[in-house]
Amino acid sequence: MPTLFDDPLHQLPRPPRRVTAGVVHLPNFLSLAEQNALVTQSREIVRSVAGTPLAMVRPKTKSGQMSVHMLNLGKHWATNTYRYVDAVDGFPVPPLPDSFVNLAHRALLSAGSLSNSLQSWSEAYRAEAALVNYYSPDASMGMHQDANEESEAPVVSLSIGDTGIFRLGGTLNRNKPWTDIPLMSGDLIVFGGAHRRAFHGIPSIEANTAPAGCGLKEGRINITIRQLAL
Ligand SMILES: O=C(O)CCC(=O)C(=O)O
Ligand SMILES: [Fe+2]
Repeated sequence: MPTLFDDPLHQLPRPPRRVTAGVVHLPNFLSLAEQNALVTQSREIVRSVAGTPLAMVRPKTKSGQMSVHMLNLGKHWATNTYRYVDAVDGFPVPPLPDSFVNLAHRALLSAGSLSNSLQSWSEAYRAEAALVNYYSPDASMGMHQDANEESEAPVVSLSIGDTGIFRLGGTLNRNKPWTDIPLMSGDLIVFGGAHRRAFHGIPSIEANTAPAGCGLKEGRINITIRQLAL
């Protein structure tokens, strides 16, 4: 039963919606069973690459060590050479699971019905790489652009576990104005079109909001699926 202390933000109806040009938010896109299966599958891959240069770690960047753990699938983004690579020190990057590829197509079919600029991608999209991000409840990701891909194809982004606040800014700089969208467990966001290179980040995670049965007790997993080449 709801209590006085429940946050009203989380009780508003959450219809599928076009947020702005090229950006679509589809709440509850994944069933709990699908979320659980994705977490299980990701965990298996994490185990298979543990102790190798492809292990899920908090990457070090020019501005310091990230608080988010990252696992690269399909291709690995090499932070030293700024290139997508197929292998690191002879260790091949784990392939993109078919389930991820299928989900990306399903995501674009749904998103395309709400956004003209996403519609053309439902046929043409090639899922080539995925990034699995793990946020502990105190982790965050600063405002950035996803600019490492040549392709203008949209980014398909799935959330599991604790709610994360997705902050969407403009395309010119990381400053306001921005829109904050709570991404709950099972939500899908697709960003492409005029906002493919928009600045975005995750300023915070809401601890203890992961639903029972999603596969994660605490923290948040975000899976972004991308097309790299033109
Ligand atoms: O965690 C998220 O929802 C966003 C992740 C992200 O922006 C990225 O991996 O580039
Ligand atoms: Fe990003």
